[in-house]
Amino acid sequence: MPMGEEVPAAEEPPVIDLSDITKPERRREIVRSISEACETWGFFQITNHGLDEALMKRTIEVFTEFFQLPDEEKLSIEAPQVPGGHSQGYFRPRKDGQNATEFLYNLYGPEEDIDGRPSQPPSFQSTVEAYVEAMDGLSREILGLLSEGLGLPRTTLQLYMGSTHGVRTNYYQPTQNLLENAFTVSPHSDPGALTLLLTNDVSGTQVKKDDRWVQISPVPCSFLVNVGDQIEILSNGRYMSVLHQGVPDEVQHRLTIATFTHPLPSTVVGPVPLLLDKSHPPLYKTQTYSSYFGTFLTKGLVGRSLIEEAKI
Ligand SMILES: O=C(O)CCC(=O)C(=O)O
Ligand SMILES: [Fe+2]
Repeated sequence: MPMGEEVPAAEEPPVIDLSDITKPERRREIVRSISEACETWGFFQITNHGLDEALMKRTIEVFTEFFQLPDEEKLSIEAPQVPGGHSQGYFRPRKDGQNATEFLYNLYGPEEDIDGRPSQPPSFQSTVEAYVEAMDGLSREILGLLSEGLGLPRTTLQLYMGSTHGVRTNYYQPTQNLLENAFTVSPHSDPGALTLLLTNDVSGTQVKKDDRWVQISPVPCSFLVNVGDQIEILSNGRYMSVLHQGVPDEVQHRLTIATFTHPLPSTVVGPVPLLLDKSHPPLYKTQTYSSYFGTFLTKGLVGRSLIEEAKI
């Protein structure tokens, strides 16, 4: 390209190939691409990530089978009503605009019990447990790449995280008359640290970029990764937790499985001290994750309101 000519802006977040990541030169390239994606989009897709593809397919299948069960079966694990609505179990679609899809939300980890988890189909529990265990490893790998991108030791961001993951699975019925705000997961940033989204390859995740909604085209066998509020705070604003939303397709059902990595409730989160000096003062408050998340529980997924409040 001749010098001085403008490089056209990428239309969508980049797709980053993680193959050969153990080779130092490749790893540096991957770290650079991921770091740039986190600074400009807050989102990127990863391929050749090493997760077992058969396990990914089976996980999509067991969640799809669950959502296709009769209502009474799904409602047998309906999530109890608590302020903010973020208890565990099945959430029926709501007609009032916010989060109008049906979804499942559960915590998985060494210390979590099985209350509020589906018992149907029969292979659900063993499949999803194996999936989340594998995702724990992948999320650690990605946190290592993000740490290096910030110029920090590889384990820095991991040390802030717990080993429990939230898993939120959204099921969107197809619709041709998409009313404003209906049948969507409304615009929000993710309150945790890192989100890895597996989909059934039907597009509908939209990310806000320069005041426009950009719809992401899923690449088969990939994960869509996004930076959550806690990484924006830890990176002192270098990596962005970006507004996004989910919408249905006109013809096909959409299934999206979000695996969230977040700190333990008692972990104190603020900008990583190694990133701060006289010319880089902290831009975010330091507080426990439970104090941050408590506000989330009372307000729900409302835009970027929480992270804006955490700014100094
Ligand atoms: O379903 C989607 O495309 C996005 C879902 C999402 O952002 C979430 O569950 O946090
Ligand atoms: Fe989200």
